[in-house]
Amino acid sequence: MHLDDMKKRQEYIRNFSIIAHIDHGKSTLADRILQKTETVSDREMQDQLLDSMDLERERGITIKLNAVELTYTAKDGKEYTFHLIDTPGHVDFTYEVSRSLAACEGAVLVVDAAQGIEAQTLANVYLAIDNDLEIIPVINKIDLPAADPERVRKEIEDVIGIDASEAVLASAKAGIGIEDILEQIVEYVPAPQGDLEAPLKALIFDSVYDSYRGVVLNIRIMDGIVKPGDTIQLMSNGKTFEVTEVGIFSPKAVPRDYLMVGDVGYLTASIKTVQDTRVGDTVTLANNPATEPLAGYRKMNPMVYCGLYPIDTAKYNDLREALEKLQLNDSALDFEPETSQALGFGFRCGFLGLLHMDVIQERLEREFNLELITTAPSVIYHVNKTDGTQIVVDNPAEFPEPGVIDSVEEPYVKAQIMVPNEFVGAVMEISQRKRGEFVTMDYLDDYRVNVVYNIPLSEIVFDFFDRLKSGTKGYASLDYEIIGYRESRLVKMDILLNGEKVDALSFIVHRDFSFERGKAIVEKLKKLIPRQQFEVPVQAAIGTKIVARSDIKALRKNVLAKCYGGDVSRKRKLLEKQKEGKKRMKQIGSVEVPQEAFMAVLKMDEDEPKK
Ligand SMILES: Nc1nc2c(ncn2[C@@H]2O[C@H](COP(=O)(O)OP(=O)(O)OP(=O)(O)O)[C@@H](O)[C@H]2O)c(=O)[nH]1
Repeated sequence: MHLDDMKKRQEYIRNFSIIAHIDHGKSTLADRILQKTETVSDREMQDQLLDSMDLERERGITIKLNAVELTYTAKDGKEYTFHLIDTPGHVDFTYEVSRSLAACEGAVLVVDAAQGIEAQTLANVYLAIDNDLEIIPVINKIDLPAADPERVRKEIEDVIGIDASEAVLASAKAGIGIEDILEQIVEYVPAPQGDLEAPLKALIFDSVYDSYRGVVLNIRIMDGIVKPGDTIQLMSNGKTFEVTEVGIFSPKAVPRDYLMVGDVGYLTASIKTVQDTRVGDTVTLANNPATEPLAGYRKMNPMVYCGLYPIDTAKYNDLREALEKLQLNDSALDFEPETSQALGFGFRCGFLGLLHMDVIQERLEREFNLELITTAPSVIYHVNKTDGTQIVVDNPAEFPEPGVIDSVEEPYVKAQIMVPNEFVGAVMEISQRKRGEFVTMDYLDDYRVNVVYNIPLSEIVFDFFDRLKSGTKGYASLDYEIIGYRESRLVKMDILLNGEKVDALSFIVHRDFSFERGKAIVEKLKKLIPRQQFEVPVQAAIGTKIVARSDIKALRKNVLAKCYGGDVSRKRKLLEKQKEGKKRMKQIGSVEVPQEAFMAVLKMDEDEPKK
């Protein structure tokens, strides 16, 4: 293709993402767009095509971003090339949303016509505004009986402050309004600006490891052109590689002769080691390099830590390799080796939040066939010691003894909770109980309120969102950001089984709640840990002081005894159930402890006193 033709082509490229609160219909709309542009035939069409991971499909949430190229013939008769870049919607993945937005010029903002603006609608739209994207509002699910598009239109204008007079009224499910959305993308999303003749600059916005091709980079070309045979250089480390293939996703990988400014696609260059590439890095050409790298990404720091231990100790190296592979396209995942007296060799891993933690854990088990014991998540504490030094603790087991602690600081977040006004009381009660400090409350419109609290992150990590959802019939939406560290009266609670301290069960708790939590946890553990051949005392202690105790009685009879040898199928079921339970047991000293016990601290019953 001639340079002039390429420049012409650049004018017909549109790069955009779809942003939305969870469940407002982003994936469904993406599917409709693929269908409408005949990127996939109806026969190939499976629901939620862009969500490529099994796990994602099962959970119904979007986690990893994907990019797909579509061709759309607009009403002006011209053919446009669209790159649709998928974004995750959950609060834990804000970082990935901003990654994908950096590769676009526009964002389609989907808002549910019955629900209106929710916490992640706002969080995502602000990210898009930060990235200077053109925002195209779409009011989705107008087919629902509860839809109130005019109210939502007004809400978009009042709360976000953008013009919504032309917002498309759509139903992704029923296929209404799809063409109008595509036309608005053509009209309002600017063509990419870069310079075709400048030295290559491409942003790595994702990368995956493929056992045949090595590392596959997902890139957005900001300037210049790249083709097979070129020698590329990664600007962060200067390493060079020869390009073996470039192409686009449609949604399957389709090789191309070149990728040029404005294109979003993939590149392979026999990059063998995952550590060589970094998401956010800039790719240039070795013989004609760009002088300045692109802005890249802010590194996101993990907020929650937990221990991951293979049940089979021989799998330690497999676990390390798996974590390295996952880290390739998830730089927010952090890990380092740790040893626990109770659990042996494993890793201390850092995550952006609980969902991130769950997803990684499930991927390790499913994609890498590992069986793991996970310890309860912990935030990062700053401990000021009496000798004047400060230490950073992400593992309760390493929390110093009370005698050497001067003060402890813990991370606080500013939480925005949006709810219909009849639930404001419930939200306040839950927030207060979680040591929240009221900040403000604003009416979004006549029905809905944005309640703002400062709350310790550790309380959010516990079960804040679950409580919030159940206390508001599922109506509340939550978004939060870290606002800094504050001093709190925190203590470490140790758990002793059979008189021995189990380091993996220690946790940090506010002094005012410590007795109740101690009592609740020993009761919970008593229920979770199966009876052994001997009596096992379970104790909770602060320092050397025992604050609660409960005993697991010794096993008296064989489980099968009560079947009287009669009902065979019942007997088999019971045995299977026992076997199932066995899978996730860890022998600690002389006691067998199931996985659930390590999470017990998260699942304590509603029996804390009000502060
Ligand atoms: N009635 C109706 N339901 C819709 C419409 N669009 C999507 N849905 C339904 O809403 C639910 C959520 O849709 P998704 O497309 O998975 O939502 P999402 O925003 O991609 O959700 P995440 O992937 O979790 O971020 C699904 O059950 C859809 O079938 C619509 O226009 N009308």
